[in-house]
Amino acid sequence: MSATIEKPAVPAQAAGEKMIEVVGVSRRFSKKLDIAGKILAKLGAPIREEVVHAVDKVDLTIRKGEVVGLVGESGCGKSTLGRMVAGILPPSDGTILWKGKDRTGMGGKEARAAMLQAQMIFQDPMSSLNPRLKVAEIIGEAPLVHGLTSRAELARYVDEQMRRAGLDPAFKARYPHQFSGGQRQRIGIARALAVQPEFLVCDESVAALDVSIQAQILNLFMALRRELNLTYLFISHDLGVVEHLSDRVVIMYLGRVVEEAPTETVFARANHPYTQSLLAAVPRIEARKKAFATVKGEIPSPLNPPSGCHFHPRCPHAFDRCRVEIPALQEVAPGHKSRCHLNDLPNHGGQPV
Ligand SMILES: Nc1ncnc2c1ncn2[C@@H]1O[C@H](COP(=O)(O)OP(=O)(O)OP(=O)(O)O)[C@@H](O)[C@H]1O
Repeated sequence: MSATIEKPAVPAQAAGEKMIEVVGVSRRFSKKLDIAGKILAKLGAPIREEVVHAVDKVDLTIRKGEVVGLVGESGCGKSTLGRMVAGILPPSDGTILWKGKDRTGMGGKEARAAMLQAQMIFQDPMSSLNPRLKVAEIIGEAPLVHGLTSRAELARYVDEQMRRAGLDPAFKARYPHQFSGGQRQRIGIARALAVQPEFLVCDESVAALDVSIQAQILNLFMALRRELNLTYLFISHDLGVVEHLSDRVVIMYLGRVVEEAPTETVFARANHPYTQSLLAAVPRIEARKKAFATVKGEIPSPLNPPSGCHFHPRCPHAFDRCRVEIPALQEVAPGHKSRCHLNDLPNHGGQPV
């Protein structure tokens, strides 16, 4: 990212009470049969059901006011975790607490409030915006239904959300296709803000935009954080994108969290070989490029993940134990966790290898 991004004004230590607690959460998907499989099944052949372990026993706490970056390669389970955290996908196992309460046990008004307070902003605004509705209708629909504004006040309310998201209310009678990609993302943001959320899950929300537009949208997220005291889970495959706005970074690999630390720590003292290889791929970080090799090889299929440490086939430091035993996510320094057997080796001391 070459354009300037404002550093967040709220340090991690200022974060408040627990907003989201993810406790031992897993999510599995049954893989649909392809045509050959369907024919074989019809013929009565024994078919083994294939299961994707998209998210595997994840623990994660997000405090009020924090910005947590969730990073990893495509298919490692980031979106699935994000959707569960936002409350739009139930976990297969484990619990997600919203302000200390299990959302699945909530009913009526309380469930509706929790649903509105956590909003998700997607990568492709075009596919999440109804092309047949005018912008004013897209933004105004939910707050009207949920009684956050009245019909008499609606026009003013929509104008306010548009201005907050950096859109000119003069364009509210237009349709989504009449806007640029960056403006469409602003419409998605205005729609989310219109239900007065406290927590935003941004899933690759700038990935489809040009670099200069990316910086504008990231700056908007940070301005909204200050103005509305928002909490964020910011999902990206790119460590460079989360660097400037996250207080803390969580790195996922094939469904598991492999490292978690304050952002500065990840960039100064990444512990896990996978994080180190992601850093080596961030274009600007020349020193890292020399110190670490970029991640080699394809990400293995989540249908058949490697034994032991999932990363071992691609890890330049793998040894016998890595092939058979799943490493625990353990603290290597205060607030810094890593899932790597190297940390148990004498003289390793939790430092980058
Ligand atoms: N509804 C679904 N049905 C079947 N498999 C799914 C479903 N959703 C996700 N998966 C699988 O779960 C795994 C994790 O997917 P997920 O989208 O969470 O990863 P990701 O890290 O967000 O990747 P990307 O950035 O490409 O979206 C992938 O193997 C994906 O194919």
